[in-house]
Amino acid sequence: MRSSLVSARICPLCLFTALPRTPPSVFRPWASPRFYTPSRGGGRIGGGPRRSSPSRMVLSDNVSRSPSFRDGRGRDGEKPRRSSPGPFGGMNVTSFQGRASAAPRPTRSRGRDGQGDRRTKAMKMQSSLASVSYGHRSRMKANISEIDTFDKLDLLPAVKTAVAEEVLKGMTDIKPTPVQRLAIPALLGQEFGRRSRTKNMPGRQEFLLAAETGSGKTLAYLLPVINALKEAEAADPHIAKYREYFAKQMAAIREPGYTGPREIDPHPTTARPRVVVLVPTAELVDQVGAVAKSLSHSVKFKTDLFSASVSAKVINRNMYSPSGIDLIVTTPHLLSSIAESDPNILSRVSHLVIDEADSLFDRSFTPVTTSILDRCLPSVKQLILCSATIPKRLDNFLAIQFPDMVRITTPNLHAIPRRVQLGVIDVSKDPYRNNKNLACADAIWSIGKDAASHEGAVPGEIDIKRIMVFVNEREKTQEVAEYLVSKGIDAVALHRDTSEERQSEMLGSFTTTEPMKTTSKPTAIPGARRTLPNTKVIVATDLASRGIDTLAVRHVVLYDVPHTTIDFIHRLGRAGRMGRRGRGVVLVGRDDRMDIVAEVRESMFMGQALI
Ligand SMILES: Nc1ncnc2c1ncn2[C@@H]1O[C@H](COP(=O)(O)OP(=O)(O)OP(=O)(O)O)[C@@H](O)[C@H]1O
Repeated sequence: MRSSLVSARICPLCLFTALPRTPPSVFRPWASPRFYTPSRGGGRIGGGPRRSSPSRMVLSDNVSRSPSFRDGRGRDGEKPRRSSPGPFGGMNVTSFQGRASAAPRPTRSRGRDGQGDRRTKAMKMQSSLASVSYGHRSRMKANISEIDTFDKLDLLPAVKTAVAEEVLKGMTDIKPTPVQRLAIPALLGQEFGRRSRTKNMPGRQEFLLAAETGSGKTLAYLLPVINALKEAEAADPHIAKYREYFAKQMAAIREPGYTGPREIDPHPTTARPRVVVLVPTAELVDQVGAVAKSLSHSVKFKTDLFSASVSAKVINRNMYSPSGIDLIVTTPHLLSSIAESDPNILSRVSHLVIDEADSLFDRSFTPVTTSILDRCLPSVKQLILCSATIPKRLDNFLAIQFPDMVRITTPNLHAIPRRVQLGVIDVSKDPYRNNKNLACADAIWSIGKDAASHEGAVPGEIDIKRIMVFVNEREKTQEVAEYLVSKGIDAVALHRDTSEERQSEMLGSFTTTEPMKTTSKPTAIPGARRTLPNTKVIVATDLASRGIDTLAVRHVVLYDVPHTTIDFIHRLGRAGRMGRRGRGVVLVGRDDRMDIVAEVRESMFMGQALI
């Protein structure tokens, strides 16, 4: 079976071989719905759901629908509208929805041989996914097309200026991305599809933003949140009073001969931030923090980034700075330890954002994330969860804990864009004979050599390619990076033991949009017989690189077959960001699941959502 699926050993210069497109109807333990089943009744958030068995992450099929719609009735008890196949009917469809007698009609997206139907059946056997209705997709599409400039959004002028002059500086013809067109109006309380305005909704508002990797989710939540922060600040009598006091006190201190007290009372927001953004890693703290900081230049608010690389002394000083603090970006563990020493720190949070929500609600993070949630919820006005993938486990958790959450999903959620291609290398065959390290080095050399053949505009100058290699286990990152270095490739492992300086230098070169050039004369790597001059490689697990905005990356090597489609989406999502093209290469060894790879390729080819 395997030999019929893997077309041939791949020529290293032509990595992207075609696989037969017939997905095998096989048992897929990796996709079985072993997510935990939350107990009904919930109670306290941190204490609610119980897990039945060790869970493998499984993508949710029902993300766009609030739980109140799932029992067959709408929010107001009305019967749901019947979904129709429509132009997006082929997307995300995992169960047969037509009449049994209907003959399969060949369409362009399904293929002339009716393979769409075969695929639908195979998926039905393997998964419990239901469709995102055509009605929902077309409603989302309609909303997307209405707002084609940032000017049409109900944002403060300073916020719009900051977008154009700071965050997206240098870009021409700036347009909000689909998720921004959907989420910003909703979070601002503007009209949102068939829903009434969210602005006047009583109590706390809860939102889930689910959109593809590299689609601009950070600005989709940051802009409305900062807008709300500034509006609340303008309406806050304590802040107005403090400003008056501060101006008076400063004027008095500057008077010649002033002998009174020189201390200034702390700002009302000192040690009481209004906005908290939680992200899973220190790298993301820096990345999201940098966007917030660039907005703060024009919009004028106080933002701080707290991660393990910031000393406790600095965190303490910034948090208790007399000039106040408005927004913090941090990891849950760090914030939780800060809140242990001063529980009131989270007492005035009005906006809580949980970015990369699927990671922050997975096993390792859930207790600490929910403990922060518990502390913040009494004061929170908007809770915003954000992710490119919604596992069923998270979906169930949210359905129970936040049944009224507004779910904003883009039409292509869970689909890997067609502009990203996936090639396969069968490592079990000659010349690799299951030597993945060698196959990986070969793949990188061929990408590098291919690039070197297209020299830059200046003679003798070539573009530097930036490639990400993903492994499943953290321990493997160092081994693979060392092997690649021994083969003359400039590679670094992204894990906690790599020097911070080296990590940030490498990450910096992967996240910049600036083209990097080098001369074709390589710098020799000690111990390597030959050196690849124009390539930089990061070896990582996807947790280490979750959400990292690797705009410069066009090539991703999947050293290990990812355990889940969620990992496929995040790993391939490091390439092809913001409309760019990308290429992935997956190394498939003797013990790997070729059928999984074939199905992912099939879904990518069809433009369908993964399951
Ligand atoms: N409207 C826009 N026009 C052009 N570029 C944009 C726009 N909005 C955001 N970007 C850029 O797109 C890139 C990706 O954005 P961002 O990191 O927010 O993606 P994301 O959806 O959070 O991805 P991931 O799910 O992988 O974390 C960033 O470099 C950002 O500056």
